[in-house]
Amino acid sequence: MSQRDLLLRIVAASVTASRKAAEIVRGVLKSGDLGIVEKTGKNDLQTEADRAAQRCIVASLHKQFPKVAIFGEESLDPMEKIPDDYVTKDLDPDVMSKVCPEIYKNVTDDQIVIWVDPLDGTAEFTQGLLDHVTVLIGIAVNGEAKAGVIYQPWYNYEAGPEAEMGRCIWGLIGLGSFGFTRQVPPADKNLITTTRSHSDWIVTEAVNSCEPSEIVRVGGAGHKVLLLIEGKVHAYVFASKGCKKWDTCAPEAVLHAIGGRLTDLLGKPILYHEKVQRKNAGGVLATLYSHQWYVDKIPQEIRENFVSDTPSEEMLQLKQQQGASVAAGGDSSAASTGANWEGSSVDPPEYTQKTDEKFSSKPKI
Ligand SMILES: Nc1ncnc2c1ncn2[C@@H]1O[C@H](COP(=O)(O)O)[C@@H](O)[C@H]1OP(=O)(O)O
Ligand SMILES: [Mg+2]
Ligand SMILES: [Mg+2]
Ligand SMILES: [Mg+2]
Repeated sequence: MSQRDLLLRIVAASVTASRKAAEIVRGVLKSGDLGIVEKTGKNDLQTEADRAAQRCIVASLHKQFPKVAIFGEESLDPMEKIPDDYVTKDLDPDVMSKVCPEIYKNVTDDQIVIWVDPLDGTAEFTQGLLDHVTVLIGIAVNGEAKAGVIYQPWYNYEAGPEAEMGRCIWGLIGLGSFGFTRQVPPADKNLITTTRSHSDWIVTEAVNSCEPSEIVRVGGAGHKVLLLIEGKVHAYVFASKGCKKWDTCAPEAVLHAIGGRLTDLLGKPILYHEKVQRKNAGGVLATLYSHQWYVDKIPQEIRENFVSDTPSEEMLQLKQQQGASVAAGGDSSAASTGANWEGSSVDPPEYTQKTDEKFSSKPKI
């Protein structure tokens, strides 16, 4: 198979891996032992389902695409033995039946970064809100989210034994998104979705400033973008630095592939190259329509709390005056203290990925 299908093959492998990961997380729930661990605090949990799903996805993709950088949310022991039946190597036939858009024909391994959120909506998972949970695999090319898989393992779990459990939504910009029914949201309302478990006054103020007719508080970045693409809400507004690249890469690509946008709160692009800071320090704003209307609604006193991945013109000038080089992902505090932006573009130790070391073929940050 030619190199021109590389991106399509990664998407097809990701669809298969997400399906396997969904089986695994359903199995963990059935076992009754979630193995909950607090990471940075009680609002930041990890369960055996998160760990097992990441092992499955990262090992499956790494086996098939050993030169592609893969970053997973969870810090896992890279020396750990992965069970053989966790590794899938099949390419999803539906994805492979499509023709890869011409624009990707020259894409090479070193231009691709895969962002894996093995289980998005962990807080809701531990509380039994199962339809808030998704498995996310985002594929970035040259730092831009281009393709994504959103698998919802417990879709239909309340629809009775006849209903097929779980569904896979995937998308590739230039080709479209598949696996769901697109609907237009009600024209006479302004329904806004945001977090239910990571809220504070800025989060609430930002939503209120967008004049919602109703606020839909649910878990998961993946789940909220599903609400958008199915026309159940008009916007997803999250004025927080809590989301990371693995939360937004796949949802952004799926949304963008049908004409929507996911940016930071300032309307600036979120970047996904391997050295970018993991945190979405600019917050998250996603819409299918009227994106700029929502950007303009965010008041200045809220905007001031957020920093885009793309350095602003003023910051570039400041750095030039200081005679230092600028790396995307640097933050204003690093600039003002004269710290090295390259070094400050990674997260504090709790977010560094041991997994990166084993599965990234790239030079270490
Ligand atoms: N403060 C936070 N700490 C840790 N994870 C967060 C935080 N805020 C958001 N997230 C991640 O972003 C997702 C979307 O946020 P929310 O559900 O609050 O709307 C969460 O499900 C969680 O992903 P994950 O469950 O994969 O850790
Ligand atoms: Mg988490
Ligand atoms: Mg997440
Ligand atoms: Mg997660």
